[in-house]
Amino acid sequence: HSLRNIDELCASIVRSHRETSQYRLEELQALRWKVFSREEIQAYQSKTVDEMWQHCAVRLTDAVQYVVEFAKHVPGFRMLSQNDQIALLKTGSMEVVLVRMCRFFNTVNNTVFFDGKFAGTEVFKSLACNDLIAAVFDFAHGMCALKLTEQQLALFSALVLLNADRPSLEDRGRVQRVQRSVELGLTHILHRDNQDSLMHKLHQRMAVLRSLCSLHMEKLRWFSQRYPLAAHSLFPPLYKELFA
Ligand SMILES: CCS(=O)(=O)c1ccc(CC(=O)Nc2nc(-c3ccccc3)c(C(=O)c3ccccc3CC(C)C)s2)cc1
Repeated sequence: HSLRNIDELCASIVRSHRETSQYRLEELQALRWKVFSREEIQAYQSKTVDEMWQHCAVRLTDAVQYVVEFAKHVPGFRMLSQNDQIALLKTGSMEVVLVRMCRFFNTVNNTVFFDGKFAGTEVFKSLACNDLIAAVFDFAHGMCALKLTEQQLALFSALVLLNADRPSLEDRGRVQRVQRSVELGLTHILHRDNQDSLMHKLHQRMAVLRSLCSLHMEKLRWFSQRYPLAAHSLFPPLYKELFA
């Protein structure tokens, strides 16, 4: 890998991150004090469990679709077989949505950008999974504490996605080679920003991510057993494809 290749790799990952974020950072910053009114919170809290899960699943599927677009523009991802691309997205897309939350989380009032405004944990009460929501908010806090730049976030998102340890990969060696080039890119960016110490913290974040996602899957299984009709008919097809 000549330095030029690494620079080109970083530039293309940063570009695809920018092009596949539904909102620019400035837009999210401008909205950060737009919170839900008491009446709006009441309306969310009076939804039934399946209504709220369906509402979130639609939002999550939307966010996941943008992550799929991001993945398709990461050099090396498209060269992988279709099956390996799906295998990486099946587990990685939710993790990238969670990593991206540091863009739309306000640590001052502990709110997340959801449905056009910033929502506190009380908005999600009718999901009946306060432990998952608390864990998601905690994780967002931890990500915000790292104060990643958009470039660092782009490379970290690509690294989360291109994880050669994922289950049922056909050509693990090939994924490893792409993963190593992205790791080189991230190391290069952190070194340039004089923040080499961040690499260790980012690997710690990846360990937390895995446990958070298995909690999410566990809740999804609980929900689809409790509300089989809703889960079966309501979840948008991509959500079922990726998470079912
Ligand atoms: C990411 C690109 S962006 O332009 O920055 C952008 C673009 C668009 C948005 C708006 C948006 O989709 N916000 C969502 N918030 C949450 C959420 C919900 C509960 C708590 C915390 C955040 C969504 C989820 O569905 C979600 C996310 C992570 C884990 C779990 C879930 C839902 C589970 C609980 C069913 S979607 C925000 C930011």
